[in-house]
Parts: sequence; structure tokens; C-alpha cells
Amino acid sequence: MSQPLSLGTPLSPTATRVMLLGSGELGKEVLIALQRLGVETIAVDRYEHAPGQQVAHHARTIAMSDPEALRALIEAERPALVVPEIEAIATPVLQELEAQGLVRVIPTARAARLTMDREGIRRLAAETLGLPTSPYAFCDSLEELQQAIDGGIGYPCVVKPVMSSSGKGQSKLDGPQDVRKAWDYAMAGGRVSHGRVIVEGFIDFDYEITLLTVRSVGADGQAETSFCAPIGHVQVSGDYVESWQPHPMSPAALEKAQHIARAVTQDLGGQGLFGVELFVKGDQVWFSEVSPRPHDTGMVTMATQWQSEFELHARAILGLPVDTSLKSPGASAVIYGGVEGTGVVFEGVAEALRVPGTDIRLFGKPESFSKRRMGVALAHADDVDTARVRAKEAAGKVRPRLG
Ligand SMILES: Nc1ncnc2c1ncn2[C@@H]1O[C@H](COP(=O)(O)OP(=O)(O)OP(=O)(O)O)[C@@H](O)[C@H]1O
Ligand SMILES: NCC(=O)N[C@@H]1O[C@H](COP(=O)([O-])[O-])[C@@H](O)[C@H]1O
Ligand SMILES: [Mg+2]
Repeated sequence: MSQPLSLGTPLSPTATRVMLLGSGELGKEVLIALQRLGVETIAVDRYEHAPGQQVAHHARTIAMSDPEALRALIEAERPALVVPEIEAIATPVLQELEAQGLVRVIPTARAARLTMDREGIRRLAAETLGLPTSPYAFCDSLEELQQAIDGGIGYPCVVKPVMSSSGKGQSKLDGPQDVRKAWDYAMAGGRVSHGRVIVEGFIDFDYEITLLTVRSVGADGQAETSFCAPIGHVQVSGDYVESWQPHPMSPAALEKAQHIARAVTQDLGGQGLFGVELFVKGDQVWFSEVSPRPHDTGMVTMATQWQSEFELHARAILGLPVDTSLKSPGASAVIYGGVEGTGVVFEGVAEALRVPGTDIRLFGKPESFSKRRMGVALAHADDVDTARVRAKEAAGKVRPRLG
């Protein structure tokens, strides 16, 4: 564990400088939380005017998956911390620079590397740590995929590119007729053309949760693990549409969930917040995957916790104490682009905010796609059911249109 970083004055020689690699909606909130603590921020993304770039001290636009471009930028800026915000980063460069003592990567360069593609983290969880997961196989061709399914994975199953997120390139297969379509879809939807997929046996879960888990520095200078209340969510085509907190769990299931989250985050190490994704059926719990960074379903914590997941991440990475306690039950609902084009205009915001207990975030993405997440509605209420209704109602009233 690293001791608290000294906090200086931004834009002066004493500044504590933090670089985010990826500056979408999640990074934007981390950047705001860092700035509130007096940190000088550098927002990096693959396109100009990314949400986080709009609120940071400095904006840089590079191909983060290009090792040379990434190395040159980090060496030029020499930030105290490098904070990955997306998976598609040349993580071997981060490992090299960290090994040379040139930079500290959050939570660690190894964690960024292992979670960059599905293979590293799945093999670690299932094969090294022995945690329960869906049955799985990795395949490099359509033939290998068919063999893996016929050889034991069976139907239904789920195929995903090894490098993708937010459900891109993912499909569920109900029978042999779906195999070729799933392969082609995965090849088109991966983040980096890789030609490799994971096929997973379908888990018929009762519900799924994200267990936000924070590794911070305790009063004794040792690593401390804290859990947020479980976040329930609904995913459509592998992408989150709605989340709420707290999600009720049996004591046995909660204990297993926390055990899995502790085991994975301890192995990944370092400091920061992790989003541990778990499937639950009765008292049975399966590990799905983990983000070593704030999680999209965790945007709900902006309405439900005293310290949102973004504030928790900012505090933990700086070596400051954290408080994961709940403030109120609440929910979030995604606002999609609906239209394709740049400079969209959002109608209905006032009506949305008239729904009691609600708030919204419009991310400011310069370009809208029909299924791109452009904003989120947040709601708090005395109970989760009411909050879910309110969040969905507010999200439904916001209507993006072409300008
Ligand atoms: N083996 C499985 N069995 C049942 N459902 C699954 C399985 N794998 C994925 N899903 C469903 O698809 C969703 C997305 O899967 P996963 O988290 O692996 O994709 P992702 O692209 O990494 O998404 P994100 O980046 O948003 O976390 C899961 O939350 C779950 O609802
Ligand atoms: N599930 C991961 C996730 O939600 N990541 C968030 O989405 C952004 C990319 O959005 P975009 O695809 O609209 O550019 C990322 O930068 C991150 O904030
Ligand atoms: Mg996921």
C-alpha cells in the first residue's frame, strides 16, 4: 500500500497530477472528484471533446491502444498516477513503465493487463483462485467454437469477443443454427481485431449484481477492503439499462459474494474501487468479471451513497480513507442517443426533473448513436421499487433530437 499522496496546488510546481486513460462518462465523474481534492487532471481519450476532457485541466487525444503513442504521452507528462478508465489500452507499456518505477498505475499495471481481455481475468478467477464461474472455452475459429459447444459447453451459451465491453459483439446461442451468426457478430464487434472469442455456458441466474469493492489504506497503513451495498441491474444485449441499490440478498449469498470479491481484488492488488460482477441463484454465486475501476451500473451511487463510486475511487487511489455507507435507496436508468449525428439537443429535461427525487447527468458526448449511452437519470426514494419507477420515468422524458 502506498501512503497518502501529498496534495499540492494544481497548475503549480507542487501539483499532484493524475492522468485518466479513457475519459467517458465514468472518467468524467472521477475527474470531478479528483479536482474537488485539488488534483491537477489530464484527460486522455481516443477522440476529441470526450466527456472527461471537457472538465479536466488538460485534454490529450491519442490512440491509447498504440504502445508508442501511449509511452510517449506518459513520459512527456510524468503524472503521479495513471488511471485506466477503459480496457482498450496498450497495457504491456503500463507494465514496463511501472516496472521501471516511472509511474504508478491504478490499481496496478498487472490488474489492468489481466482485465483488458476476458481470458486473463477468467483464467485467474477460475483456474488460479478456484472461484465458481460459468463453464467456458476460448476459440480462435468458427470450427473451434463449434467443437467447444459440442464438447461440453452445450446450449444455451453466450459468445463474446475476448476484447469488448458493454455487450459489443456478444450474443446468446440457443442452438446450432446460431453459431455462425454469433461468430460473425463477435468478429465485427470486438474492440481490437483479435479473432478470439470466449464461449460461456449460460447461467440461469435469479438476479445479477455488481459488488463495488474498495481497496484503500487503513489507519494502520495496511490494505483495507470495504464493500458497498449490492447493486442490482438489468442488462439488454449485454449492456446495462437500469440499476438500483441496495439489492436484497440472502445472508449466505451475500457472504459468498463478498468472499469472491475479496479474493479477486486481493489478488489484483493495489488501491482503488473495483466493480465485481456476480450472478446469483438462491444461495449460489458465480463470478462473471471485474472492472478494476468504477462500473457503469455504479452510477446509481451518485444518488444512493454519501460517497459515490467515483469519490471512493478518487479517495482510495490518493491513499485517503473511504466511507461506503448508503444514504438512501435509489436507482439509475440509461438515456440512449436514439438518433445518429453530432451536436444533439435534449428535449424534456425540465419534465424529467419534475419527477420527484430525480436528477440527471448528460455526458456531453459530441456524437450520438442510436444505442450510445448519452446520459443517465438518477432517483432516490424510500424504497428501491419507487426509485426504479422514478428513474425510468425521468429517463423516458429526455428525448435527444438532431440539432
Ligand atoms: N454466461 C452467462 N450466462 C448468463 N448471462 C450472461 C453470461 N454472460 C453474460 N451474460 C449477460 O450479459 C451481460 C454482459 O456480459 P459481460 O459483463 O460479460 O459483458 P461486457 O461486454 O463485459 O459488459 P460490461 O462491459 O457492460 O460489463 C451480463 O451482465 C449478463 O446479464
Ligand atoms: N461498460 C463500460 C463502460 O460503461 N464504460 C464507459 O463508457 C465509456 C465509453 O463510451 P462510448 O462507447 O459511448 O464512447 C468509457 O469511457 C467509460 O466511461
Ligand atoms: Mg460486464
